[in-house]
Amino acid sequence: MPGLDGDQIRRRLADARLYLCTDARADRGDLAEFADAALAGGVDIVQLRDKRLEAGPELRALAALAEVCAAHGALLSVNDRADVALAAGADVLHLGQDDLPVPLARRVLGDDVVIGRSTHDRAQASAAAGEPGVDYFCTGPCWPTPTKPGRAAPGLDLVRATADSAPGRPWFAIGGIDAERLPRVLAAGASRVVVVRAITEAEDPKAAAEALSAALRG
Ligand SMILES: Cc1ncc(COP(=O)(O)OP(=O)(O)O)c(N)n1
Ligand SMILES: Cc1nc(C(=O)O)sc1CCOP(=O)(O)O
Ligand SMILES: [Mg+2]
Repeated sequence: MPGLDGDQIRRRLADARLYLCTDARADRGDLAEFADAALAGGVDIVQLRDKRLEAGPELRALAALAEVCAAHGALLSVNDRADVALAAGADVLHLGQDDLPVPLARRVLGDDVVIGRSTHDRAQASAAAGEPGVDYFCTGPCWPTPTKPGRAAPGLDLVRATADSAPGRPWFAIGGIDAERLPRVLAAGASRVVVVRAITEAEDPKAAAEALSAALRG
């Protein structure tokens, strides 16, 4: 089945509100079932973020995610590696400040994959808002988070500053966000969020995604 072209992916990105990063759940063996539940609850983008995986197992996990994402009309995201994103036929590649430079990733991927950037202060956010080849960016962490240990949290001040600067491309708040904290993130000016534990550690991932999605689309 042919994938989406760049215009189709960018249209879906513009509508996206809820972005989930998950590990491959190797200990539970339920990646496809888990992702299906999260997507049924309203997740728009799923990223495989599992630093323990070599490229082979990563591609197998991505193949499982690609099937459920396609069934729900959601986007599939790869973390860090342009070669893996290309091989997996992913829609999105996410790059942090210390990852592959965007022009090199574009050389590997062409224009039919969207590229996102992590930012952790105003200068990085403002650079990502104008950087050629970048389609969206994330600001965070909003709160210190065990999912990204050692990463200092700029907090909601960065969300407020980013919202005030009215960037002309989609951006997401990330880090420590759950349903209870989400109203504060929205009040600070974000309209899109990325979560990990709020869904991966939920007893009922579909209900957790539904609660976040309803607040985001409220
Ligand atoms: C959607 C999204 N936002 C931020 C990150 C973090 O990227 P990075 O800073 O490169 O850290 P790692 O995730 O690679 O540890 C992300 N992966 N996805
Ligand atoms: C992967 C990641 N990147 C961050 C950043 O600020 O760029 S914060 C983060 C972890 C977010 O996990 P949780 O929702 O479990 O707090
Ligand atoms: Mg990275």
